[in-house]
Amino acid sequence: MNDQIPIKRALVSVFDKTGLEDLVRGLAEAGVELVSTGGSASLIEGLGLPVTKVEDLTGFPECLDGRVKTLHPRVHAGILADRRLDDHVAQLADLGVEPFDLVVVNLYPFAATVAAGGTVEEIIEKIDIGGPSMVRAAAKNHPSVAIITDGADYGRALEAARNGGFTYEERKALAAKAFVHTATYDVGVASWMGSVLVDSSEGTGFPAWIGGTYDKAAVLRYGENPHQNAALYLNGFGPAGLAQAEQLHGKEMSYNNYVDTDAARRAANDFAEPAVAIIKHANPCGIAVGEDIAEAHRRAHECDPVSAFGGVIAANRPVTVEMAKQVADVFTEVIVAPGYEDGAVEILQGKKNIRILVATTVGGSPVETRPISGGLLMQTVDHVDAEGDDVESWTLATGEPADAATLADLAFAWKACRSAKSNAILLAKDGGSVGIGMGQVNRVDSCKLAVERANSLVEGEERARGSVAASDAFFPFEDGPQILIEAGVKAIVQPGGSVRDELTVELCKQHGVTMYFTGTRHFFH
Ligand SMILES: NC(=O)c1ncn([C@@H]2O[C@H](COP(=O)(O)O)[C@@H](O)[C@H]2O)c1NC=O
Repeated sequence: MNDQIPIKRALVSVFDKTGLEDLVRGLAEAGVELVSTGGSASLIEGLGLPVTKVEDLTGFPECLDGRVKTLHPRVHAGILADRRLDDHVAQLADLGVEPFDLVVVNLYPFAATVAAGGTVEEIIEKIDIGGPSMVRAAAKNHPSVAIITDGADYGRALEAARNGGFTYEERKALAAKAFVHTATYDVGVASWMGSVLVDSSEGTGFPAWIGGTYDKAAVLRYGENPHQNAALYLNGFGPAGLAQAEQLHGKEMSYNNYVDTDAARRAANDFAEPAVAIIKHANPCGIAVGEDIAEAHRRAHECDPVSAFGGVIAANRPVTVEMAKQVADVFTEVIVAPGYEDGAVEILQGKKNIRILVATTVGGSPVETRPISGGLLMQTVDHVDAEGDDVESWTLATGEPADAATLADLAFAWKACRSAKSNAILLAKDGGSVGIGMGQVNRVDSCKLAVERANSLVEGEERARGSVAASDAFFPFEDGPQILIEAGVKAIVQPGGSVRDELTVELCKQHGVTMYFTGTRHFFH
């Protein structure tokens, strides 16, 4: 069955006139009658092409600074008549209204005006009213009309005009796309209205409604497990991040690669100095800072070379040739960095499967969400420069004030500890982790794990001895610190705040171990 509808008459009303010239020339050549609004009509006229101005069609002038142009029954009856129905066709004839076969519209740039810091008046004036009405009308009436909202589809429109029109399937697909266009637009308007124009959060910072729009970027091979299906979607609004990273080499990113790479970037980007985090299952198996990025990588890798096998590496500086050579020796799933020195990518590419990503953005949304069954949790993001993260604000709970080198290690351990899942205990020496205990359901086990990991790398080498320890939350009892002290940890930093703090403090005092309280907790679940 031929369900094409020949394109004889088109309504054109676009704010962004990119590509319009070629489109209207092509449509005119294909014998399409053009009807158009103010600026669009002027452009068409300027090309010497025949065009009917909407105001000549409606007999009503465009008015109120363009607020009313196409909002007229002569326009909307021409878009909305269902031409499968004899009655609609007869009514159009009675009313003397010609139907449209094609509607081409793009909307006022609302989001761009907000992003450019427009005034409230300017932003409100960019809320398109007539445009979405036409888009929605044409999309609803896709059995009779084709709707184009994306310049990328102009070529298809020309092809259709030359070849008997769009098919029903094509019109349906264009209609679905058009409703995404208006829905995305309205999410932008509603979000701005509810957060900037009025404070629907009533001072809490959490608006009464949140809307999100995401565009599918890829269907992934599978999800967290092979029997799960998965896809990647990109933010319609908001800052770019890992999802927009450029992949320079390697196999397709998997679901778990994305999760681990996000965790790796979060960890490495916590530091101002060159830093590398190596992640497995969203937890660090090594994290370190260094004079340069290659040194940071060496130190991070040394923490737990066994676990680093098959890990995800994030660097907060461009990867140098020296670092690339080091990484090339280890089986690595993903490496992500803000850039790569000349020659570094070529070295990394020596491994066929390593995924090499460039992600330049740091930071992101000030809030994060987590779906739960039936809803969504939203919180402000945890950040390492929270009050209490600066050593200047720490309280010496017991022991001698740490010397500069020890204090630097404590500061490193405190930041690095935040990247491990709670309960987290991180032992550090000379700006690198040496043992990490994470994800345990009690803090004693995390202490045991951190010490065991530190001391099991080389037979007889006790890396825990002389290290410093950080705990992401307070010690509820002195049993955890007891393990650390027995292992030779010389200083501990923790939030403090337990009702039994004095037991932990007393224990450290007895053993001459320095302990600082930060007053800030960094749980990570
Ligand atoms: N009010 C109306 O009747 C109306 N009809 C069409 N528009 C918009 O006017 C713009 C095109 O205007 P022009 O062709 O004058 O440059 C399009 O973005 C279209 O969405 C309108 N503008 C805003 O609502």
